[in-house]
Amino acid sequence: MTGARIPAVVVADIRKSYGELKAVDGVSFTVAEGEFFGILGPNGAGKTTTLEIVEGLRKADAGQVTLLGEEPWPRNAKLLPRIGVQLQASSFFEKLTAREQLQTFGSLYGVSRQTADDMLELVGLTDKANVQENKLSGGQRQRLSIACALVHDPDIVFLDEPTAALDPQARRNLWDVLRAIQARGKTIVYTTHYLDEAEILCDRVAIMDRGRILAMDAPATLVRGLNAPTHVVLQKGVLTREAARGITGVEDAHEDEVSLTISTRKPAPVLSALAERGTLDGLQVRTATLEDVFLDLTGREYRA
Ligand SMILES: Nc1ncnc2c1ncn2[C@@H]1O[C@H](COP(=O)(O)OP(=O)(O)OP(=O)(O)O)[C@@H](O)[C@H]1O
Repeated sequence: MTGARIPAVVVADIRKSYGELKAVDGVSFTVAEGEFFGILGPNGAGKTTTLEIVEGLRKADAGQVTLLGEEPWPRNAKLLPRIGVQLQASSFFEKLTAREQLQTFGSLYGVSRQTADDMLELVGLTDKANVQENKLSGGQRQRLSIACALVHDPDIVFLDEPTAALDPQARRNLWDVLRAIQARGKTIVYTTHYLDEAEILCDRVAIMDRGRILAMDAPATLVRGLNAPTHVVLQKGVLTREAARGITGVEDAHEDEVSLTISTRKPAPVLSALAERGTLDGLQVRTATLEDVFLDLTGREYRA
C-alpha cells in the first residue's frame, strides 16, 4: 500500500446522445475527497445529464465512472450507503411532516431518530419539524431535500441546482448549509447556473457548454488566467479623465453620466495614487469574474 487515497469521483470520457443531440460529449474530471466541486453552465449545457450518469441514475453511451473506486452503474448496492443524492421536492412522501420525512428516509438505512433530528438542525429546520412538507416554503423544501440526501451520513453528496429558484436570502442560508456539510469532511459535487455563487463556494469548477467542459480549475485561477484589467470606478467629477490617464499604471479611463471608470492591471499603485489625490470617496473596485471567463471561452455573454 502506498497510502495514497482513492479519489472520491473519477469520470473518464463519458458521452450521452439523445438522437442527434450530444448532451454530454466526452466529459472527464476527478474530484478529491473533501473537495467542493461545481459543474457550471447555462441551461442545456449538459450538467444534469452528467450528474445523473455520475450518480448511477442514467446509463452513459460510453465512458467510465468510479465513485470511491466502485462503478455506480449498474446499480451498485455497495455504494448506496456511501453516496447521497438530493431528491427533487416532488419525491417526498405525501402528508408527512419534515421530521417524519427525514426519519422515514433515515429508517431505510437504519439511522436513529436522533440523527434525523440532528440533520434537521443542520439545515435549520428544527422549528419546522412538525410542519407538513407541502406547507414548507420553496427554500425550506430544498433544505429538507438536502437533509434527506445527508441523513445516512454519506461520503459523497450530489446536489443538482440546490439553490435554483430561491430568493437571495434563502440562497445565502443554503450556502451556510453547504459549507457546514463540507466542514464535516464530505465531498460535494453540485451543479449550478449561478457563476457568482460557484466562485464563492467551490474549490474547483468545471465550466460546461454544449456537452463539453471548456475549462476546469479553482475559480480564482480561472479568473487570474484571463489577465483581465481591474476596473476602479469613481464618482464623476472627483477627477478628470485626463488626470486619471496620467496616473502611472492606468491603461484607460472612460466617463459616463455618473462615473469615471479606470482600467488597470496594477491596482495597488493606482489606488495609492488616487488616495494621495483624496479621491477615494465612494470608490468601487471591480475585478473580473467567472462570467468574464465564460465570455472569453465562448465569445458569448453568460445567460443562465
Ligand atoms: N431525456 C431526454 N431526452 C431528450 N433530450 C434530453 C433529455 N434529457 C436532456 N436532454 C437534452 O440534453 C441537453 C442537456 O440537458 P441537461 O438537462 O443535462 O442540461 P443542464 O445543463 O442540466 O440544463 P438545466 O440547467 O436547464 O437543467 C439539453 O439540450 C436537453 O434538452
